[in-house]
Amino acid sequence: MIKAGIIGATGYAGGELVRLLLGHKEVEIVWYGSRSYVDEKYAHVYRNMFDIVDATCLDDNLQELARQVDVIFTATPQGYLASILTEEILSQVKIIDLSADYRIKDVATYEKWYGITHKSPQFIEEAVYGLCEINRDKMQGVRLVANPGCYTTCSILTTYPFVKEGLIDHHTLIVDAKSGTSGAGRGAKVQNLFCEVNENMKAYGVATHRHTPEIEEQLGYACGEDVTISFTPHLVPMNRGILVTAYASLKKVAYPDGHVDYPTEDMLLDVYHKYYDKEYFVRVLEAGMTPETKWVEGSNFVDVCLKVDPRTHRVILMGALDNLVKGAAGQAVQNMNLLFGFKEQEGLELVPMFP
Ligand SMILES: NC(=O)C1=CN([C@@H]2O[C@H](COP(=O)(O)OP(=O)(O)OC[C@H]3O[C@@H](n4cnc5c(N)ncnc54)[C@H](OP(=O)(O)O)[C@@H]3O)[C@@H](O)[C@H]2O)C=CC1
Ligand SMILES: CC(=O)N[C@@H](CCC(=O)OP(=O)(O)O)C(=O)O
Repeated sequence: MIKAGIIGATGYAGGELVRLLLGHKEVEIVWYGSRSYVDEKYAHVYRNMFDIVDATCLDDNLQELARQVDVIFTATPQGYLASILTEEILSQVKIIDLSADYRIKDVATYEKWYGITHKSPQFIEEAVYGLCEINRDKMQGVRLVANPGCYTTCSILTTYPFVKEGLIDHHTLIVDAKSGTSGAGRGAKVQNLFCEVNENMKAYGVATHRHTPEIEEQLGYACGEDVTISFTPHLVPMNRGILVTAYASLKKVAYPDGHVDYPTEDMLLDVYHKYYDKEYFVRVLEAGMTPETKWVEGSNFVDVCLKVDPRTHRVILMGALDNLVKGAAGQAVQNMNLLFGFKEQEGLELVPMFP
C-alpha cells in the first residue's frame, strides 16, 4: 500500500482523483490539499464524499507532503508546481503533475503560449510526458510525470498512428475539438456560467489555444518532423467530455501489385487496430460507428474511429474521451500504476455511465 497526497484536491480534476483513488486497492490518500478550504471537511466541499471521506482539507505544503507520501498529484493551475519544485522535494517523492508545467520541452514555447515565466526549467528535461499508450516504456525510475492535457490526449491518440506511419500529410491536419465545461475547472470565469453556456456553443482560443504546441510537439516526435496544425476548441453545454474531429489529406501508398493509390478505409482501420488492439483503454469502433462523449463518460476509455472521404481523399479521424478521467485524473492514476509497478488498469476498470 502506498500513500498519496493531492494538492488541488478541491478542484474538478483533484476531486476526480479522489473518486478514482478511493477505488484503488494499492493507495491510501493521506493529504487532501486545498488553498481555500483548509481545516474544512473535504466532504463538505464535495458532498458526494459524505460518509465516505472523513478527512479535513490541508494546505499545500509540498515540503511536508513530500516527507509523508510516496506520490504527490498536483492538480493545480499552470505555473504552481514550477514555482515551488525543488531537487530536495523530487529526491523524496514521485510527482504526477496535471498541469502543463513540464509537458513542453522547449521552455520558450511554454512561456510564449502560457504567458508565464517558467520558474524551474531545470526539471523539464527529466519529466516524462505521461501519455501511457505512447510513453509506457519511458516510465522506469521516473520522478516527475507531466500528465497530458484533455484536448491533447484525445487529439494525439486519435491521429498518432497515421502521423507515425506517414499515411497523412501532416501539413494539412486540422483538429476540431469540443469540450464540456468541467474542462475549465471549478474556478472558471463568467463565460462558463450556466446562462452563458447553456443553449450555446462557441469556438474559443482560435489559433491561440495553449494545447496547440503540446499536440504539435508530440506528433512531431511521432514522424520526426516539425508538425504545425490548425487546432480549434469549442465549448459545448455538457458537464464532461471531449470530442475530436480531425481532417487530413491522405498520402498515396504502394499496393502489393505495385500500383500507387490512396489507402482504403479498411487499410486505415487496420492501422488503428495495429496500434490499439493491445491497448485496454483505447477502443477502436467498428466501421460506420462514430465516437460519442456519452459512451465514454465516467470511464478511462478513448473511443476512436475514422471515415475516408473518397471525393476529397481526406480521412476524417474521430475520438472521444471524458476530460476528467482519461483527460486528467484517470490518466494520472494510469501513470501512477506504471510508476509503481501496479497493474495498469488497477482502479480504472470503470464501465462508462449511461444515460
Ligand atoms: N478540468 C479538466 O478537465 C482538466 C484539467 N487539467 C489541469 O489540471 C489542473 C487543475 O484543473 P481543474 O481541476 O480543472 O481546476 P480547478 O479550478 O477546478 O481546481 C484548481 C485547484 O487548485 C487549487 N489551487 C488554485 N490555486 C492554487 C494555489 N495558488 N496554490 C495551491 N492550490 C491552488 C484549488 O484550490 P481551492 O479550490 O481550495 O482554492 C483547486 O483545488 C490545471 O492545471 C488544469 O489545466 C488537465 C486536464 C483536464
Ligand atoms: C473547456 C476548457 O476551458 N478547457 C480548458 C482545458 C483544460 C485543460 O486540459 O487544461 P490543461 O491541459 O492546459 O492543463 C481550456 O481550454 O483551457
